[in-house]
Amino acid sequence: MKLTEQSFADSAVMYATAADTVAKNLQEAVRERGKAVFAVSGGKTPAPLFQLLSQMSLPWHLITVILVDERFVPDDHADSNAALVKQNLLQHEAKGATFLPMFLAGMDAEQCARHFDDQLRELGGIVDVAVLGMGDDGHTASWFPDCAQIHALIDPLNPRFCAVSEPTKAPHKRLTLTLPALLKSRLLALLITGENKKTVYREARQFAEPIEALPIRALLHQHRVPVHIFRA
Ligand SMILES: O=C(O)[C@H](O)[C@@H](O)[C@H](O)[C@H](O)COP(=O)(O)O
Repeated sequence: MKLTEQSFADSAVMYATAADTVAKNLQEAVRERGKAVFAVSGGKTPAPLFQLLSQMSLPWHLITVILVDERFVPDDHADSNAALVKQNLLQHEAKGATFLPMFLAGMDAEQCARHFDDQLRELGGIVDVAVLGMGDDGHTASWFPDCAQIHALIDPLNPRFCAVSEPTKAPHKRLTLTLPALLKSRLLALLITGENKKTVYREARQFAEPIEALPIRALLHQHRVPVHIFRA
């Protein structure tokens, strides 16, 4: 298990520490590969991190920002993760980054997933750094316990990097990276905030099974890529 974690009494300190850790790993990726792929989650938790990163002087022109997952809505929809990333991350210094959206108008969800899968392969099939959140149900990305696709989404042998997820208890059909897409990363940075999520995290970390009941387990109990948990 390649897990490290830090707990913070002050969430502002957590976000500042996470920003420094993500920035360092992105700079290392660019030094080693001449470019970096940075995958970011949506939801409410990451926005303060994005705002800090947007002000940091990184080689953004060599960094491609992608989504860990997306609701199947256009970027003018209130629930769009692409909109969240454009408004909070792709500003200031980070305006120079390349952004690849998952949702494309005129395509159905499976077509968008296949198109994005192709784009990620053209980038080398490597996500260098990913920022992940977790829901109270133990989902991360769009690996929802209640979605029909959950087994395939967290299957380390899934040949797809991007697939469709259809949660029954969360709004919108989703597009999501699969577990294999994250298993070559330099760093997976997981942000856990609030007592409910900390309780779910502790259970997911303590017991590896049943993995589909708390899909975050797919990242916490693998031994291929480092996962750093930031808790506040
Ligand atoms: O599209 C999304 O909603 C996110 O990518 C999702 O995976 C998120 O990380 C969790 O749902 C936690 O969301 P909060 O940060 O809002 O609690």
